[in-house]
Amino acid sequence: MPQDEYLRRVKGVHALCIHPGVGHVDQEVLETAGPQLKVVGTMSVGYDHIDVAACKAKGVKVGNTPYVLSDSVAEHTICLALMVLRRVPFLMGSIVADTWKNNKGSAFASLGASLHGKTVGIIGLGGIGKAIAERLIAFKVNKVIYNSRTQKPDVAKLLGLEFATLDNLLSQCDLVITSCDLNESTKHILNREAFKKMKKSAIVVNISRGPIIEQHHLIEALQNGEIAGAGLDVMTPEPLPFDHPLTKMPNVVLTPHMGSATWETRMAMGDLTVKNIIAGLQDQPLPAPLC
Ligand SMILES: O=CC(=O)O
Repeated sequence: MPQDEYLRRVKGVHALCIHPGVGHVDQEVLETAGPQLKVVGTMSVGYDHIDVAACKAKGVKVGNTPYVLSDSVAEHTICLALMVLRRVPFLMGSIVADTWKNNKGSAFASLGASLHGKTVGIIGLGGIGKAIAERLIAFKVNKVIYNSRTQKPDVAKLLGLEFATLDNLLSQCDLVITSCDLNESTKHILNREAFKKMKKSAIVVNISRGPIIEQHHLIEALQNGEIAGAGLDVMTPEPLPFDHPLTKMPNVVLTPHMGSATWETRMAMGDLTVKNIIAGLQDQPLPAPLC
């Protein structure tokens, strides 16, 4: 929605129901809305499109949708990792392009890499990171290492995860998954220096927010063979132009920010958003408050 139309619609509302792709809240939006605004409900776990501190300062409650989406996002994370490791889009393309027959049944055609036995690093061990770790264990990975702002000894002990510094995680892992919030400390956490610390055979999967990765540096690292591949559900910008260099790389799998996009999960997110908004309008504590 163009900004002027958004501001026009926001004026005078008591509640705002938004989604990262549609709507944001900053000082301008708060001022345009007016002092009657009571609550913002975002149908997302991420809230980098909302100035929560500014909402708090104005007494506007904010709620999001954590936990109800963790399992779906974790499923999609594993899907992306497997698609990159097993080169699914590229090899599916060989059927569509009718080049499969050129392999002449070779046992060494269509090779990818296994997930089992791999060392996997998760950056950000919130609800989604934990759900990803649970699934990785079922895939018999060698070990799961995590890095996050604060250590999570309870989850780590329960699932047998190891904490590591970011450098340590990057240098050890075959698969690096980013599932952290986007904020000043995580923006571009995977940049040129980070890619240089990774194994040449490593792949990266990002299911949090595009700017977690410095995308120009990612393209450079892929082109220079500093890492082996990437699976991205989020990118910069969104929607990504169809002719962007990333769309032309055979070792990159792109999906259109669809981690939580199952019927069941989006319905649960919708319900929780409505509950947050109704509670805010009724001056009750929100079921999933950010402030
Ligand atoms: O990106 C989606 C979300 O934050 O829920």
